[in-house]
Amino acid sequence: NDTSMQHRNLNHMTREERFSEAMRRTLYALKVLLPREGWTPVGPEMKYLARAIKEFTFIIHAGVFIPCIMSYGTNEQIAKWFPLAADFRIIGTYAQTELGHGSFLRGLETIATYDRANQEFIINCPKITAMKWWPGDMGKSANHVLLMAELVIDGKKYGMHGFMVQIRDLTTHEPLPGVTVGDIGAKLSFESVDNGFLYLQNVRIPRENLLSKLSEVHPDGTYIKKGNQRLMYGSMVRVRVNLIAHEIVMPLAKACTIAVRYSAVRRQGLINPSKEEVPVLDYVAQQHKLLPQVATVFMAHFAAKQLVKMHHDYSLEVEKGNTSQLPELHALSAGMKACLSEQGAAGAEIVRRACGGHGYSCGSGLPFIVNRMLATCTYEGENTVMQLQCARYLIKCADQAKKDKLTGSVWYLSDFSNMSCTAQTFGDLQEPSVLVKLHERRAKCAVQHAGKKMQNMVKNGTPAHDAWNMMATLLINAARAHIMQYVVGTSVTYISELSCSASLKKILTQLCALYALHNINSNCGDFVKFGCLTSAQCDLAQEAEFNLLKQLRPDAVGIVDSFDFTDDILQSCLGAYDGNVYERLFEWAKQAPMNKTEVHQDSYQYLQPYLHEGRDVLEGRGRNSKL
Ligand SMILES: CCCCCCCCCCCC(=O)SCCNC(=O)CCNC(=O)[C@H](O)C(C)(C)COP(=O)(O)OP(=O)(O)OC[C@H]1O[C@@H](n2cnc3c(N)ncnc32)[C@H](O)[C@@H]1OP(=O)(O)O
Ligand SMILES: Cc1cc2nc3c(=O)[nH]c(=O)nc-3n(C[C@H](O)[C@H](O)[C@H](O)COP(=O)(O)OP(=O)(O)OC[C@H]3O[C@@H](n4cnc5c(N)ncnc54)[C@H](O)[C@@H]3O)c2cc1C
Repeated sequence: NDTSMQHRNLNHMTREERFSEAMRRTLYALKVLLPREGWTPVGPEMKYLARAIKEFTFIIHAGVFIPCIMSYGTNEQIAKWFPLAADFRIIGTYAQTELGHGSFLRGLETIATYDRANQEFIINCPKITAMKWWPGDMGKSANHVLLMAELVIDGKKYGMHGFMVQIRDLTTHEPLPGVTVGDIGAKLSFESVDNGFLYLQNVRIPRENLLSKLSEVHPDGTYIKKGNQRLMYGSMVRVRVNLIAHEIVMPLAKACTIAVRYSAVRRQGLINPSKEEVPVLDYVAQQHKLLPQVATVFMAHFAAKQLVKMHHDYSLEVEKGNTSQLPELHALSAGMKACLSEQGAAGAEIVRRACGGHGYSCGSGLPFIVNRMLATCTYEGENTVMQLQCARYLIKCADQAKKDKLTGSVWYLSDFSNMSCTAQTFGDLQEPSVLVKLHERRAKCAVQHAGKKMQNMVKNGTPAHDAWNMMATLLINAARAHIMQYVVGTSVTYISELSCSASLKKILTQLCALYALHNINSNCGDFVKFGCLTSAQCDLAQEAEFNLLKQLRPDAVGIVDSFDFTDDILQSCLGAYDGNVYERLFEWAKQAPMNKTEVHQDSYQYLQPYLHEGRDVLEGRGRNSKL
C-alpha cells in the first residue's frame, strides 16, 4: 500500500524511464522499506521483492554478485566486500559471458596475468570476442564486477577464476582508466535492467582481489589449489536452483491468474445453441490450454522446494569438505532449470494465446511475462547445454546401475522390478502411484535407449564424441524424461506429506495427476515405444485428463486466486480482481502516450495535403481522380 512502491504504467514509459524507476523503487524497498536488524538482500526478503515488485533492478547484484562473494571469498574478503555490497555501497555484477563465448566456459578469453614484481593481476580482453557481454546491472549501475577470467602465471594457464574488479569511480561513477563499459541496447525483455558490455585493457588489480576460497596465488606467484575446482561453477548451480521459484514458478502463476480470470469473464460463442454465450473457460479446449499450466505452477513449486532443500543440505556438506553430492546436484539443477524453463515459457505463451486479441495487448500484462520468461531458457546455462550436462550424468549412472544399487534422484535406473502398467480404467490412471511408476519406467527406458544407441555406434567404430553428438536429441529427451519423473515423484511425495484439509489435498492431488497425465498425453510416443502403456491405455490416459479438467473447472478461479497477486503486481486489465476487463482496457488505452493529443501533429503533417484534397472533392470544389 506504500505509494512509493506502486507501479506507473510500464507500457507507457520509455526504457530509460523504466530503468530509472526500477532503480528508485528497488532502492526504496531495500533501503527504506525492508531493512531490519540483521537483514541482507539475499535472504527471504528477496523472495518478497520478486513477488511484490514487477520491475526491480540489481537482480544480479543481489542474486548473483553477493552470493558469489560468499561462495568464492575467504573470510577476510567476505568481511571486506559483503557489508559494502549488502548495503549497496558498492554495486556489482557477475561478469562471465563474453561476446564470443557463453556456454563453453573453457573458451573464455579474458586473461588475468600475474605481475609478480608489483603483486598485481593485469586484466586484459585480448580481442573483441573477449569483451564481457550480457551481465545484468553492468551497463550503467555496477561500479564493481566479479570477473571470471583465465588465470595465467608465468605463461601457464590455470583455468577460470573469480576476480573483484572496480570499473567505475566511487565518486563520479565515471569508468576507470582501461575500462570501456555501457549498455548493450534494447532486448526482448528486462527493459529495466542495464545488461552491459565491458572491455578491459590492461586494468591492474591487487593480488588480494583474486577470490581465494578455492585457490590462491602467493606473492612469489606460487599457485595453491585449496578445494574442488568444480566449486568454481558453484554460483551457477545456486542460481539455477533459486531462479526456478523466482523466474519460472512465479511468472507462470501470474500468467495463469490473468488468463483464468479473463477466461471466466470473457463470453464468446455458444456451446448449446439454445442457451446464451458462454465464458470461454467452459470450452474444454480452453481448459486443456489453461489448467495443465496451472498444475505446472504447483508441481514446479513443489519440485523446486525439494531442490532448494537438496542444495541447502549439499552446501552444509561442502562446508565440511564433502563435495560428493555435487555431480548429482549439478545434473539435477541443470536439468530442472532447462526443463522447467522450457515448460514455463511455453506455458506462458499458451495461456497468453488463449486470451485472443486482448492477450496480444500489453494492457493484458501477458507479453511482459512471456518475453521475460523466454530469457530463462538462455541465461544461467542455455537449455540444450544444460540438458546435455544432465544427460552426461544419467548415462554414467546407467552404466553404474548394471553393477551397483543407485540412490538419490537416479535410483530408478537400478530398479529392475516389473514396471508394466495394469491400468484397466481411466480412474486407475489418475492414481498418483501409477503415474509415478509410469514416469520412472519411461525415464529409465529413455536413458537406456540413448546409452545403447551410443554404445552400438562406438562398437561399430564411431568415435565416442561423434556418437555423443549424433545422439544428442535422444540424450536431451532422456534428460527431459528424468526431470519429469523427478517433478512428478517429488510432487506426489510432497502432497502426501502435506498437512492440510482433505478438500485442499484433493485439489492438489487432482492437479498433480493432471500435470502427469498432460505430460503422458503430450509424449505418448515414448510411453508406447518403451512399453509403458498400450495403445488402449493411451486412450484411457486421455480420458483421465479430460475427466480431471471437468472436475477442476469449478475451482479454476479459486485456485489462481490462491496465488494472491495484487492488481498492482499483475498490471493487467484482463486479470484484475474485479473482473472489469473492458472498462480497464479502455481506460488503459486512453492513457497511452499516443492519445495525449486528439491529433498526432507529427504524422498529420504527412496526411494533411491528401485529406484536404479529399475534403475539396467531397465538398464539390475539387476534381475526383481517374482511379
Ligand atoms: C537468484 C534468483 C533470481 C535470479 C534471476 C536470474 C537473472 C539472470 C541471471 C543470468 C546470469 C548468467 O547467465 S551467468 C552466466 C551463466 N553461464 C552458464 O551457465 C555457462 C554454462 N556453461 C557451463 O556451465 C560449462 O561451460 C559446461 C558445464 C557446459 C561445460 O563446462 P566444462 O568445464 O567444459 O565441463 P565438461 O567438460 O562438460 O564437464 C566436466 C565435468 O565437470 C562437471 N561439471 C560441469 N559443470 C559443473 C557444475 N556447475 N558443477 C559441478 N560439476 C560440473 C561435469 O559434470 C563433468 O563431470 P564428469 O562427467 O567429468 O564427472
Ligand atoms: C537476459 C539475460 C541475462 C544474462 N545475464 C548474464 C549475467 O548476469 N552474467 C553473465 O555472465 N551472463 C549473462 N547472460 C548470458 C547468458 O548466460 C548466455 O547468453 C548463455 O550462457 C548462453 O551463452 P551464449 O549466449 O554465448 O550462447 P552460445 O553458447 O553461443 O549458444 C548458442 C546456441 O548454440 C547451441 N549450442 C551451444 N553449445 C552447444 C552444445 N554444447 N551442444 C549443442 N548446442 C549448443 C545452442 O542452441 C545455443 O542456444 C545473460 C543472458 C540473458 C539473455
